[in-house]
Amino acid sequence: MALAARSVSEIVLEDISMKYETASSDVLAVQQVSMNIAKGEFISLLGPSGCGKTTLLRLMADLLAPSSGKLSVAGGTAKEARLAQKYGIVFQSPVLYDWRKVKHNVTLPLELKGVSKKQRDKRADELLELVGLKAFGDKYPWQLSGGMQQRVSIARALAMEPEILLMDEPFSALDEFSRERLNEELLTVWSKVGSTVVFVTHSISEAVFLSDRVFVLSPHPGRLSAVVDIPLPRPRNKEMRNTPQFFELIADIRSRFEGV
Ligand SMILES: Nc1ncnc2c1ncn2[C@@H]1O[C@H](COP(=O)(O)OP(=O)(O)OP(=O)(O)O)[C@@H](O)[C@H]1O
Repeated sequence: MALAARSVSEIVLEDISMKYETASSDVLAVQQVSMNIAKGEFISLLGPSGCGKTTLLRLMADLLAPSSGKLSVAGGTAKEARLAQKYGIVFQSPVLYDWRKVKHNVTLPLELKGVSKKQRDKRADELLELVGLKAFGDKYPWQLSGGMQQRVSIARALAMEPEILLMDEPFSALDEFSRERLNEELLTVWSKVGSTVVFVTHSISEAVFLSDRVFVLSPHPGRLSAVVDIPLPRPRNKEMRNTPQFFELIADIRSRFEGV
């Protein structure tokens, strides 16, 4: 997304802190984080283990309430956004039901909402085509590779046409080849659905390849240490991974972790 196009805010965090209170001690997981994510933007939360990436994602999804600070989503509260089903969430491991065919995993949210079988079947075809699994609707999840299973999870997350797609290290369990291919496919899907995407990753190159902006976090406690614009043109393709600009962006972000 072009810088000038970032006009409408989708997710706004103001001085958000999150303290987990446990029996033995309190953990300040996120400290005074502010960010403003625009509608339709693709951003990554990048940082080492324990810097609060998942916590931030869960706060945005209304799965956690912040200890302090203000959070708004789509002009209202995160709870309102959740109740209005504005979120699609993809987790690190695909959470699929092995006894349901692939197409019935994808349409589960529609079934729960009472959408007719005819409409569900039509939507399953569209979504499976979108993620390149058109021929696999009648298979079961256990018959698919890990990368294909994660594509099913993405299709299911898109079933309700979410305004916001939250992705928590969705490709971290995959080999590098599959991961790079899925990165490219995700961008193709995103260009068609136009959701705002918040993508959690440990990988600098993945964050650079995918994002409009990378939010760099540092740990103990989790703080926002930099926001890096990624001016690589779109649509992005695998050749861009070999350009000097790509390497410079990676080096720039890596330098921000030195001493962290
Ligand atoms: N439910 C919890 N109770 C107590 N502490 C927690 C809880 N969840 C997370 N934490 C702590 O909060 C901090 C941030 O955790 P979080 O999972 O958000 O980080 P992360 O950046 O997503 O890490 P990773 O990359 O390893 O998934 C860590 O120190 C973690 O141990």
